[in-house]
Amino acid sequence: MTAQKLDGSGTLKAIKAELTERVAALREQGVVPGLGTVLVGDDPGSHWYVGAKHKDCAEIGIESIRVDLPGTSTQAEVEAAIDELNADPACTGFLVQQPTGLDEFALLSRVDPDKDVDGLHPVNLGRLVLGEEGSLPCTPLGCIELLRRHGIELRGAEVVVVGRGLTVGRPMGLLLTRRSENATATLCHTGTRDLAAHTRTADVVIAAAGVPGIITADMVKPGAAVLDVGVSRVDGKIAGDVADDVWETAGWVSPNPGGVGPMTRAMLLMNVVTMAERSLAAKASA
Ligand SMILES: Nc1nc(=O)c2c([nH]1)NC[C@@H]1CN(c3ccc(C(=O)N[C@@H](CCC(=O)O)C(=O)O)cc3)C=[N+]21
Repeated sequence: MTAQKLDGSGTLKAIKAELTERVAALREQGVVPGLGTVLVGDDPGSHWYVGAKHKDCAEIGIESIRVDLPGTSTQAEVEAAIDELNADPACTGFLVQQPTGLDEFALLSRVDPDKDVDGLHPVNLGRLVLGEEGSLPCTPLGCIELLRRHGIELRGAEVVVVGRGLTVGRPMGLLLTRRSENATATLCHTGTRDLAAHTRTADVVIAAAGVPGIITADMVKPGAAVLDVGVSRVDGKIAGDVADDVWETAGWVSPNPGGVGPMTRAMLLMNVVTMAERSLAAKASA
Protein backbone atom coordinates (compact mmCIF):
# COMPACT_ATOMS: atom_id res chain seq x y z
CA MET A 1 0.00 0.00 0.00
CA THR A 2 1.26 3.45 -0.72
CA ALA A 3 -0.09 6.68 0.73
CA GLN A 4 -2.03 9.22 -1.28
CA LYS A 5 -0.38 12.57 -1.81
CA LEU A 6 -1.57 15.70 0.00
CA ASP A 7 -0.90 17.92 -2.98
CA GLY A 8 0.10 21.40 -1.79
CA SER A 9 1.26 22.64 -5.20
CA GLY A 10 -2.05 21.72 -6.83
CA THR A 11 -4.02 23.21 -3.95
CA LEU A 12 -2.05 26.48 -4.19
CA LYS A 13 -3.07 26.65 -7.84
CA ALA A 14 -6.75 26.10 -7.01
CA ILE A 15 -6.66 28.72 -4.25
CA LYS A 16 -4.99 31.24 -6.57
CA ALA A 17 -7.84 30.79 -9.05
CA GLU A 18 -10.39 31.50 -6.30
CA LEU A 19 -8.47 34.50 -4.99
CA THR A 20 -8.10 36.00 -8.47
CA GLU A 21 -11.87 36.52 -8.49
CA ARG A 22 -11.92 38.02 -5.01
CA VAL A 23 -9.10 40.43 -5.92
CA ALA A 24 -10.98 41.49 -9.06
CA ALA A 25 -14.11 42.15 -6.96
CA LEU A 26 -12.07 44.27 -4.53
CA ARG A 27 -10.57 46.27 -7.38
CA GLU A 28 -14.06 46.93 -8.74
CA GLN A 29 -14.90 48.47 -5.38
CA GLY A 30 -11.78 50.62 -5.46
CA VAL A 31 -9.60 48.55 -3.12
CA VAL A 32 -6.24 47.44 -4.54
CA PRO A 33 -4.55 44.87 -2.28
CA GLY A 34 -0.78 45.42 -1.98
CA LEU A 35 1.65 43.05 -0.23
CA GLY A 36 4.84 44.50 1.24
CA THR A 37 7.90 42.43 2.15
CA VAL A 38 10.95 43.44 4.14
CA LEU A 39 13.98 41.27 3.48
CA VAL A 40 17.23 41.71 5.37
CA GLY A 41 20.49 40.28 4.03
CA ASP A 42 21.22 37.94 1.15
CA ASP A 43 20.38 34.43 2.28
CA PRO A 44 19.52 32.60 -0.96
CA GLY A 45 16.65 30.64 0.63
CA SER A 46 15.00 33.80 1.96
CA HIS A 47 15.42 35.48 -1.43
CA TRP A 48 13.71 32.55 -3.12
CA TYR A 49 10.76 32.62 -0.68
CA VAL A 50 10.25 36.37 -1.03
CA GLY A 51 10.57 36.19 -4.82
CA ALA A 52 7.98 33.40 -4.91
CA LYS A 53 5.55 35.46 -2.81
CA HIS A 54 5.77 38.41 -5.20
CA LYS A 55 5.33 36.16 -8.23
CA ASP A 56 2.22 34.66 -6.60
CA CYS A 57 0.85 38.16 -6.01
CA ALA A 58 1.43 39.27 -9.59
CA GLU A 59 -0.44 36.20 -10.86
CA ILE A 60 -3.61 37.01 -8.94
CA GLY A 61 -3.65 40.80 -9.22
CA ILE A 62 -2.12 41.81 -5.88
CA GLU A 63 0.37 44.70 -6.09
CA SER A 64 3.83 44.26 -4.56
CA ILE A 65 6.05 46.53 -2.55
CA ARG A 66 9.47 44.99 -2.03
CA VAL A 67 11.95 46.43 0.45
CA ASP A 68 15.36 44.71 0.38
CA LEU A 69 17.87 45.85 2.99
CA PRO A 70 21.54 44.92 3.38
CA GLY A 71 22.63 42.37 5.97
CA THR A 72 24.44 45.16 7.80
CA SER A 73 21.14 46.96 8.58
CA THR A 74 20.54 47.99 12.16
CA GLN A 75 17.43 47.37 14.23
CA ALA A 76 16.51 51.05 13.82
CA GLU A 77 16.84 50.90 10.03
CA VAL A 78 14.56 47.88 9.75
CA GLU A 79 12.09 49.50 12.14
CA ALA A 80 12.09 52.62 9.94
CA ALA A 81 11.16 50.42 6.95
CA ILE A 82 8.31 48.92 9.00
CA ASP A 83 7.07 52.38 9.95
CA GLU A 84 6.96 53.37 6.29
CA LEU A 85 4.91 50.34 5.30
CA ASN A 86 2.57 50.89 8.27
CA ALA A 87 1.93 54.41 6.94
CA ASP A 88 1.74 53.51 3.23
CA PRO A 89 -1.92 53.25 2.09
CA ALA A 90 -0.82 51.26 -1.00
CA CYS A 91 0.46 48.55 1.34
CA THR A 92 -2.59 46.71 2.71
CA GLY A 93 -0.48 44.04 4.41
CA PHE A 94 3.18 43.12 4.85
CA LEU A 95 5.69 40.84 6.51
CA VAL A 96 9.28 40.90 7.65
CA GLN A 97 10.94 37.76 6.29
CA GLN A 98 12.53 35.72 9.08
CA PRO A 99 15.25 35.23 10.17
CA THR A 100 16.65 38.76 10.26
CA GLY A 101 19.38 38.27 12.85
CA LEU A 102 17.82 41.18 14.78
CA ASP A 103 15.38 41.41 17.70
CA GLU A 104 12.45 39.70 15.98
CA PHE A 105 9.94 40.23 18.78
CA ALA A 106 10.52 43.98 18.56
CA LEU A 107 10.15 43.91 14.76
CA LEU A 108 6.96 41.83 14.87
CA SER A 109 5.49 44.06 17.54
CA ARG A 110 6.11 47.16 15.46
CA VAL A 111 3.95 45.99 12.53
CA ASP A 112 0.40 47.38 12.52
CA PRO A 113 -1.59 44.30 13.67
CA ASP A 114 -4.18 45.02 10.98
CA LYS A 115 -1.43 44.77 8.32
CA ASP A 116 0.15 41.63 9.82
CA VAL A 117 -0.40 39.11 7.01
CA ASP A 118 1.85 36.55 8.73
CA GLY A 119 -0.52 36.31 11.70
CA LEU A 120 2.48 36.37 14.03
CA HIS A 121 2.04 39.77 15.71
CA PRO A 122 1.56 39.36 19.49
CA VAL A 123 -1.86 41.01 19.20
CA ASN A 124 -2.98 38.53 16.54
CA LEU A 125 -1.64 35.55 18.50
CA GLY A 126 -3.51 36.99 21.49
CA ARG A 127 -6.69 37.31 19.43
CA LEU A 128 -6.29 33.66 18.45
CA VAL A 129 -6.05 32.63 22.11
CA LEU A 130 -9.06 34.79 22.96
CA GLY A 131 -11.15 33.57 20.03
CA GLU A 132 -11.39 37.02 18.45
CA GLU A 133 -11.15 37.78 14.73
CA GLY A 134 -7.61 38.57 13.56
CA SER A 135 -5.07 37.31 11.04
CA LEU A 136 -3.99 33.70 11.46
CA PRO A 137 -0.49 32.20 11.13
CA CYS A 138 0.05 31.01 7.55
CA THR A 139 1.80 27.66 7.98
CA PRO A 140 -0.55 26.11 10.58
CA LEU A 141 -3.51 27.49 8.65
CA GLY A 142 -2.07 25.93 5.48
CA CYS A 143 -1.86 22.52 7.19
CA ILE A 144 -5.55 22.67 8.10
CA GLU A 145 -6.59 23.87 4.63
CA LEU A 146 -4.53 21.10 2.98
CA LEU A 147 -6.30 18.43 5.08
CA ARG A 148 -9.72 19.96 4.53
CA ARG A 149 -9.33 20.15 0.76
CA HIS A 150 -8.38 16.46 0.64
CA GLY A 151 -11.48 15.48 2.60
CA ILE A 152 -9.66 14.51 5.79
CA GLU A 153 -11.93 14.87 8.81
CA LEU A 154 -10.58 16.93 11.70
CA ARG A 155 -13.70 16.93 13.85
CA GLY A 156 -12.95 14.64 16.80
CA ALA A 157 -9.62 13.57 15.28
CA GLU A 158 -6.54 12.91 17.40
CA VAL A 159 -3.83 15.21 16.05
CA VAL A 160 -0.26 14.95 17.28
CA VAL A 161 1.95 17.95 16.57
CA VAL A 162 5.71 17.40 16.81
CA GLY A 163 7.72 20.54 17.54
CA ARG A 164 6.94 23.69 19.55
CA GLY A 165 8.40 26.32 17.21
CA LEU A 166 6.73 29.72 17.27
CA THR A 167 5.58 29.74 13.65
CA VAL A 168 4.04 26.24 13.51
CA GLY A 169 3.95 23.92 16.51
CA ARG A 170 3.02 26.43 19.19
CA PRO A 171 0.02 28.05 17.41
CA MET A 172 -1.10 24.81 15.68
CA GLY A 173 -3.01 23.49 18.68
CA LEU A 174 -4.83 26.82 19.08
CA LEU A 175 -6.17 26.53 15.54
CA LEU A 176 -7.02 22.83 15.79
CA THR A 177 -8.99 23.17 19.00
CA ARG A 178 -11.27 25.97 17.77
CA ARG A 179 -14.90 24.88 17.53
CA SER A 180 -14.66 25.13 13.75
CA GLU A 181 -12.03 22.34 13.73
CA ASN A 182 -12.89 20.52 16.97
CA ALA A 183 -9.80 18.30 16.89
CA THR A 184 -7.98 16.99 19.94
CA ALA A 185 -4.41 18.29 19.86
CA THR A 186 -1.30 16.91 21.57
CA LEU A 187 1.90 18.93 21.39
CA CYS A 188 5.10 16.86 21.52
CA HIS A 189 8.60 18.29 21.80
CA THR A 190 12.15 17.39 22.89
CA GLY A 191 10.90 16.93 26.45
CA THR A 192 8.35 14.28 25.40
CA ARG A 193 9.21 10.96 27.06
CA ASP A 194 7.92 8.59 24.39
CA LEU A 195 7.25 10.34 21.07
CA ALA A 196 6.35 7.16 19.16
CA ALA A 197 3.71 6.21 21.75
CA HIS A 198 1.94 9.49 20.96
CA THR A 199 2.31 9.49 17.17
CA ARG A 200 1.06 5.87 16.94
CA THR A 201 -2.31 6.89 18.36
CA ALA A 202 -2.72 9.83 15.96
CA ASP A 203 -5.17 10.13 13.08
CA VAL A 204 -3.07 13.08 11.90
CA VAL A 205 0.63 13.70 12.58
CA ILE A 206 1.99 17.19 11.94
CA ALA A 207 5.77 16.94 11.83
CA ALA A 208 7.28 20.36 12.49
CA ALA A 209 10.41 19.52 14.44
CA GLY A 210 12.99 20.46 11.81
CA VAL A 211 14.79 17.15 12.34
CA PRO A 212 15.26 15.25 9.06
CA GLY A 213 13.45 11.88 9.03
CA ILE A 214 12.36 12.02 12.68
CA ILE A 215 8.99 10.40 11.80
CA THR A 216 9.47 6.81 10.60
CA ALA A 217 6.96 4.18 9.41
CA ASP A 218 6.87 2.31 12.74
CA MET A 219 5.67 5.52 14.45
CA VAL A 220 2.58 5.94 12.26
CA LYS A 221 -0.83 4.29 12.56
CA PRO A 222 -1.82 2.58 9.29
CA GLY A 223 -3.98 4.94 7.24
CA ALA A 224 -3.09 8.09 9.19
CA ALA A 225 -2.44 11.45 7.51
CA VAL A 226 1.11 12.76 7.93
CA LEU A 227 2.09 16.35 7.18
CA ASP A 228 5.75 17.05 6.58
CA VAL A 229 6.36 20.62 7.69
CA GLY A 230 10.04 20.52 8.64
CA VAL A 231 12.52 21.99 6.19
CA SER A 232 16.18 21.10 6.56
CA ARG A 233 18.90 21.01 3.95
CA VAL A 234 20.96 17.86 3.60
CA ASP A 235 23.66 18.00 0.89
CA GLY A 236 21.92 21.06 -0.60
CA LYS A 237 18.61 19.20 -0.99
CA ILE A 238 15.40 19.75 1.01
CA ALA A 239 14.98 17.10 3.70
CA GLY A 240 11.70 16.92 5.56
CA ASP A 241 10.83 15.49 8.98
CA VAL A 242 9.11 12.47 7.43
CA ALA A 243 11.16 9.42 6.42
CA ASP A 244 10.43 7.86 3.02
CA ASP A 245 9.14 4.59 4.49
CA VAL A 246 6.15 6.45 6.02
CA TRP A 247 4.54 6.34 2.54
CA GLU A 248 4.18 2.56 3.06
CA THR A 249 2.14 2.89 6.27
CA ALA A 250 0.28 6.19 6.12
CA GLY A 251 -2.93 6.79 4.22
CA TRP A 252 -1.94 10.32 3.25
CA VAL A 253 1.41 12.12 3.20
CA SER A 254 2.28 15.68 2.21
CA PRO A 255 5.43 15.63 0.08
CA ASN A 256 8.27 18.02 0.84
CA PRO A 257 8.76 20.01 -1.33
CA GLY A 258 5.30 20.30 -2.86
CA GLY A 259 3.22 20.05 0.32
CA VAL A 260 3.03 22.52 3.19
CA GLY A 261 5.47 25.06 1.64
CA PRO A 262 3.13 26.07 -1.19
CA MET A 263 0.21 26.06 1.28
CA THR A 264 2.05 28.62 3.42
CA ARG A 265 2.18 30.86 0.36
CA ALA A 266 -1.51 30.18 -0.38
CA MET A 267 -2.51 31.24 3.13
CA LEU A 268 -0.39 34.37 2.92
CA LEU A 269 -2.32 35.35 -0.22
CA MET A 270 -5.59 34.41 1.49
CA ASN A 271 -4.67 36.64 4.46
CA VAL A 272 -3.84 39.57 2.16
CA VAL A 273 -7.20 39.28 0.42
CA THR A 274 -9.26 38.62 3.56
CA MET A 275 -7.71 41.59 5.37
CA ALA A 276 -8.35 43.88 2.40
CA GLU A 277 -11.98 42.69 2.35
CA ARG A 278 -12.28 43.40 6.06
CA SER A 279 -10.89 46.91 5.68
CA LEU A 280 -13.50 47.54 3.00
CA ALA A 281 -16.28 46.23 5.25
CA ALA A 282 -15.00 48.40 8.11
CA LYS A 283 -15.02 51.45 5.84
CA ALA A 284 -18.57 50.68 4.69
CA SER A 285 -19.90 50.45 8.25
CA ALA A 286 -18.03 53.56 9.45
N1 LIG B 1 7.91 36.34 8.02
C1 LIG B 1 8.01 35.14 7.49
N2 LIG B 1 6.93 34.55 6.97
C2 LIG B 1 7.01 33.32 6.41
O1 LIG B 1 6.00 32.76 5.94
C3 LIG B 1 8.29 32.66 6.37
C4 LIG B 1 9.38 33.33 6.92
N3 LIG B 1 9.21 34.56 7.48
N4 LIG B 1 10.60 32.75 6.92
C5 LIG B 1 10.84 31.47 6.32
C6 LIG B 1 9.60 30.61 6.29
C7 LIG B 1 9.64 29.50 5.27
N5 LIG B 1 8.54 29.74 4.37
C8 LIG B 1 8.28 29.00 3.20
C9 LIG B 1 7.47 29.48 2.20
C10 LIG B 1 7.29 28.77 1.04
C11 LIG B 1 7.91 27.57 0.83
C12 LIG B 1 7.72 26.86 -0.47
O2 LIG B 1 6.88 27.23 -1.25
N6 LIG B 1 8.51 25.81 -0.75
C13 LIG B 1 8.39 25.06 -1.99
C14 LIG B 1 9.69 24.97 -2.73
C15 LIG B 1 10.93 24.89 -1.90
C16 LIG B 1 12.23 24.85 -2.71
O3 LIG B 1 12.28 24.17 -3.76
O4 LIG B 1 13.21 25.48 -2.25
C17 LIG B 1 7.86 23.68 -1.65
O5 LIG B 1 7.86 23.28 -0.50
O6 LIG B 1 7.42 23.01 -2.58
C18 LIG B 1 8.70 27.06 1.82
C19 LIG B 1 8.86 27.75 3.01
C20 LIG B 1 7.92 30.90 4.72
N7 LIG B 1 8.46 31.41 5.82
